Amino acid sequence: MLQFRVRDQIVATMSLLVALIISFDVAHARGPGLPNVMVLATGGTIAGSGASSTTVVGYTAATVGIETLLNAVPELKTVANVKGEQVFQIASENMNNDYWLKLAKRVNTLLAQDDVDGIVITHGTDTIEETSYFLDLVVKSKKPVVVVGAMRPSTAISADGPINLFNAVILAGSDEAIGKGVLVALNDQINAARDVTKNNTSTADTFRTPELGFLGYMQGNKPYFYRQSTRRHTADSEFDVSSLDVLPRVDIVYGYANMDRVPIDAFVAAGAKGIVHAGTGDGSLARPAVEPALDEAHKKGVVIVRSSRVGNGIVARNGEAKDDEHDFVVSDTLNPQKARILLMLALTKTTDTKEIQRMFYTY
Ligand SMILES: NC(=O)C[C@H](N)C(=O)O
Repeated sequence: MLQFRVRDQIVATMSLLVALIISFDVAHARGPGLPNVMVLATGGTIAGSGASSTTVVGYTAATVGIETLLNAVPELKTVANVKGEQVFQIASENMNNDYWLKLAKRVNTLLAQDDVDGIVITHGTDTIEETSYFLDLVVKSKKPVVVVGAMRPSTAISADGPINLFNAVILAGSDEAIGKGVLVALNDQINAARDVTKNNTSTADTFRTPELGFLGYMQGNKPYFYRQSTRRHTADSEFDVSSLDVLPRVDIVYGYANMDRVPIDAFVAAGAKGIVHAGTGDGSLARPAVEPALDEAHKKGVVIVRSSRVGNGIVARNGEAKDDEHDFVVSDTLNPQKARILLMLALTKTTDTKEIQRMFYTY
């Protein structure tokens, strides 16, 4: 009996210690009081301005600086200790690998600091899905990273930037967002970087995660999560760009009726190390025009990934093409622009197509 009491006491003391360690850890991760959120500005429509308040097309993106963006939302002070930094100032259609490397390195440096709990990146919406997936694969931290934009310039009636920024800061400072990978949050919805895509040229509800579904809502100054991605990302990713200054050239060839081999040959001549074929349907390849051109490119050492222009669904391995025979890789559910990013990062590690196929089924 006495033995049991001693054992119970030991168990109780141990549980208390564990609870103390956990609460110390959370307190340590978050700091007392409001979370510290860093806002990194990169441009886009959220930082755009138009000739008048009714100008919602034909405005100029990337004109407003980080201080003005933050000052437009004084409510931010009530939800986080916010600091801002202008990393660059571009419309996101001008995004390139150099900007990505610069941004990823800055994000990793900041997240390694104890005084940063989360990061918000303000970004143009045209390539937000690409930047966020790139970061999802190369950020080395479980701390929240939220990428946010707007569909109306900052000068417009009912500009969506301020509420989107407010929600993004709350999300980046929340415990709920820890370990969820890079998130894209606009229009009160939270999406996973891997699966989100821009779905409408101009409406405020343009961001969708077709079929797989978005992760949750922002409501009443709080995130509500209902699902999360099962794919590897951020702290669990094997990709590391910390010592890289360039990424391998990877291009996308779009599949369409009557296409010929001209773009494939042009990309090979330009030095592509990988080609993503955005095929019709289940990633099908036009014969006789396209398939032999991809075979020839492959023989020259170019890694070929079959993706689809459809926007939903798995590209079946050995389905519309004999991938084992051709030594092609399939993109799983990644759309062509995201398959391009994973292929670039894969090529920083290997040219082994079996290994690259594993990566496409992992991330
Ligand atoms: N809504 C936007 O942000 C579009 C703009 N072209 C950009 O991506 O920078």
